[in-house]
Amino acid sequence: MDEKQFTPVNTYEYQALAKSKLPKMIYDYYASGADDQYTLEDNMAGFRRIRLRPRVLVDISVQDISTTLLGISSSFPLIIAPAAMQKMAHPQGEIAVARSAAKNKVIMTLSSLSTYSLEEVAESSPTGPKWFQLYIYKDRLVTRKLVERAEKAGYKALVLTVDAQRLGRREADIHNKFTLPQHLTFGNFKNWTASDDKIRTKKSQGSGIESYFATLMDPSVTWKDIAWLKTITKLPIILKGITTAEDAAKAVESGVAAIIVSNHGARQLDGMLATIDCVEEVVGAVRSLIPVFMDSGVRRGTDIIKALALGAQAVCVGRPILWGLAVSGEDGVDDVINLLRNEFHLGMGLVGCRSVNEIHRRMVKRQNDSCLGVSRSPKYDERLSQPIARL
Ligand SMILES: Cc1cc2nc3c(=O)[nH]c(=O)nc-3n(C[C@H](O)[C@H](O)[C@H](O)COP(=O)(O)O)c2cc1C
Ligand SMILES: CCCCCCC(=O)C(=O)O
Repeated sequence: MDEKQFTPVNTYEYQALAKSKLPKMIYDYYASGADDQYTLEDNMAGFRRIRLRPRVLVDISVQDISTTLLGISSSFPLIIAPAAMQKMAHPQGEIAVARSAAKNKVIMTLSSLSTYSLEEVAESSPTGPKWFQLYIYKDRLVTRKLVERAEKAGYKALVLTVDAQRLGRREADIHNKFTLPQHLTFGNFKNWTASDDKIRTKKSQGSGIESYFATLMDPSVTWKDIAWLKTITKLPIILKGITTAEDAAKAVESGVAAIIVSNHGARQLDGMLATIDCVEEVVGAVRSLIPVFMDSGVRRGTDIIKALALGAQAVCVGRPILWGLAVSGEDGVDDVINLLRNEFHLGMGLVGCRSVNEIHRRMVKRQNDSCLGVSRSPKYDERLSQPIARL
């Protein structure tokens, strides 16, 4: 079948199509997880271990799937996760994603390692609410300046990533000697010493991002730095990468505005639990004091229902947005968001919920692998090869 006639109908098919379009080095950087990628597969398998318990004979002729997240209204409980270097997927990169997010009334989180500057992204879509993701640099002035610029440009919250003191070991990036393509730069660092050159200098030795990260980011960051960050900003701080009750309790104590339960899309510590398996523990420790969001492995609208049933207020989505971007820019991102929104809308109706508030714990049941008939999900790569074969 001609590629042009193939219209993806789910996020897995978007991934397959993106794989067929992107250069291998770039696809592998976006797709891969750390080490053996056990957690990468488990992030999705975790959702399949949880099954839905629908209630029937509920009038669902009128449904409202909208919600409010840290005071921002959202068309449904989905947030775009930060992902670095989006111009590698499409020339419009982060600007296409921001425009789509604004149009579709969902929050976009911009990575500090974006290929457009945070000001360019803010100006491209002034009506869309945005959060800004932050790493803490060894040079605190770099972090401070980014925070000041994000505030000035109108970003509504800072998402501090706390699961990347060092970058995870992604073996595909090492094999591919991953590097930012020559024609691209890091948009936020054009005039700074933290220049994009650093990602290119060690190219011959392996993954350029590993050395870039190790040179610039501070591995000594602790809870003290959250207190410091609070002194330099009035924006709400969201911690991304909390997966345990112990750290969730500390996060609440530290006065942050929200938590994202995340394992960074399995790109950091392989062998961790799937994030969906961490949500209830974290929600329990937070005791409704601050909102809990989650990411990693969300690929279906019903995954969003499962996350909400376990206590999350919304999910963040990473790779599926990149697949939409790679396939057809802003239109592709629109389509991925719409697919997830429509699946969520249908799923909510079929479990018997008229509004997001009606999704509750009794709507899901955790299954042991042994109860599922198939003990493992179909292999990740086998799923991906299906739509490719149909092209
Ligand atoms: C290509 C790529 C780049 C990413 N870049 C960042 C980043 O710059 N900052 C960050 O905090 N997380 C980053 N992440 C992690 C995502 O924000 C998110 O946690 C993860 O993608 C969620 O998992 P999912 O891709 O399965 O939805 C990145 C993820 C991917 C796939
Ligand atoms: C070149 C800088 C490293 C980008 C790291 C972004 C990230 O978090 C990822 O998972 O990749």
